[in-house]
Amino acid sequence: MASSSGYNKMFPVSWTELHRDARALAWRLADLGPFKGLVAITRGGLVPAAIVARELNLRLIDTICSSTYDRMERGAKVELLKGTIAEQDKGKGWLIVDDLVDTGVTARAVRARLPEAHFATVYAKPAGRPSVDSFITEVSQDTWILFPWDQEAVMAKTIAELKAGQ
Ligand SMILES: O=P(O)(O)OC[C@H]1O[C@H](OP(=O)(O)OP(=O)(O)O)[C@H](O)[C@@H]1O
Ligand SMILES: Nc1nc2[nH]cnc2c(=O)[nH]1
Ligand SMILES: [Mg+2]
Repeated sequence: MASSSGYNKMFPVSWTELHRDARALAWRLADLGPFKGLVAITRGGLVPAAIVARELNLRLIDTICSSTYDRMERGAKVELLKGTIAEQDKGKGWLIVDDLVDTGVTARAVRARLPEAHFATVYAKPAGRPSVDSFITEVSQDTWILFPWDQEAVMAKTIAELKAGQ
């Protein structure tokens, strides 16, 4: 099934799976600190950032506010709407957390401001991998990661309906 957005597969993630994967990321980061604080990339980075901050006992938390996608459509450019106090020292000693890296454009824009920070995401796609320092799970480039906050319960189609193209 080809899609105009270029995403042909869905990778749904439940709250439980996200919690488990963000915790696994925190374990991976635990020996890479100590970190002065954490910068969450809004909005997707907010939930994983809360989990990682709890596990690493980080209390100094700031945001860098970005907007790249509108639903599944990538915008022409990354908009950085708000910077962070971590820019004062180029991010040295800071941990950046986002939910995922896809093409890497968001990560590269943030890294340009915080070149010395450690950049961590829960999920990564191949094109974005070189732009992050740590991640947990890789998914293919044509997969859309469907987060729990973007899901709602609906009645599933039967196999018969799917086969009939309904
Ligand atoms: O590697 P890229 O191709 O740049 O894509 C990754 C970024 O896209 C999404 O954010 P988005 O701009 O959709 O905003 P959101 O976090 O508010 O969902 C996601 O949360 C990452 O921040
Ligand atoms: N939720 C979500 N946001 C994205 N932004 C860029 N790629 C993705 C993705 O696979 N899932
Ligand atoms: Mg985001």
